[in-house]
Amino acid sequence: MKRMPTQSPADPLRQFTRWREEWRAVDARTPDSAVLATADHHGRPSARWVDVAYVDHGFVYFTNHASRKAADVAVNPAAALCFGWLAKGRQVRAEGPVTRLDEVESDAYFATLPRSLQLLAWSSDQSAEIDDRQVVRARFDAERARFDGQEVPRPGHWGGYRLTPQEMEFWQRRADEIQDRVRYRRRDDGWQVVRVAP
Ligand SMILES: Cc1cc2nc3c(=O)[nH]c(=O)nc-3n(C[C@H](O)[C@H](O)[C@H](O)COP(=O)(O)O)c2cc1C
Repeated sequence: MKRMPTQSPADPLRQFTRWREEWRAVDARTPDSAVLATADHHGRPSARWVDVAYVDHGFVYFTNHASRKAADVAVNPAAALCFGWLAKGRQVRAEGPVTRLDEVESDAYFATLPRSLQLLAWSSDQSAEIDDRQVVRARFDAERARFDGQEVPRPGHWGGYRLTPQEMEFWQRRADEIQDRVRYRRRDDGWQVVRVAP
């Protein structure tokens, strides 16, 4: 086995948190967005941005259960996330199994959303083909009227997913063009950390 790179924490989620804090010093306003790659039952890949809502023992994002990304993980419950903190010359990759959050956890997060996003979750059949944006506008207005004066409950077709990393990689641009790559692989007794050629 290769030697563990010096200065890398033993847990990649700690290293992720450290880099995310350093990124926030550059850009404190935008959410933690990452490209999520999934594949369907033929192995056909697709990728799109998502906002990573929070990070605990995995990366949690929320979406419509009828969307393409959700349909993909229903049949092929593995995915990859790629964060690009490009102004700092950094990329973080995470790969692993994806599980659906339980209803209670999805409810708790939905309750923290701005009302406009809660109403959008009710109004948009995400990834369905539509004639024009008025279709969604009209439903949005109808849902707003329906829930007037009440809390908006979470729609059953919307909820969270957690990607639990089995492998993570941290990439750092260097002035001499010999970029650093540090890879973590989950083992039964913790994480194996190796340096990888750029
Ligand atoms: C920066 C950014 C963040 C996004 N965050 C989310 C998100 O958290 N959840 C979501 O469902 N879609 C999000 N989207 C929209 C998705 O990229 C995508 O268009 C949508 O989820 C449908 O994808 P799908 O048909 O592949 O499932 C985001 C888009 C951008 C550009």
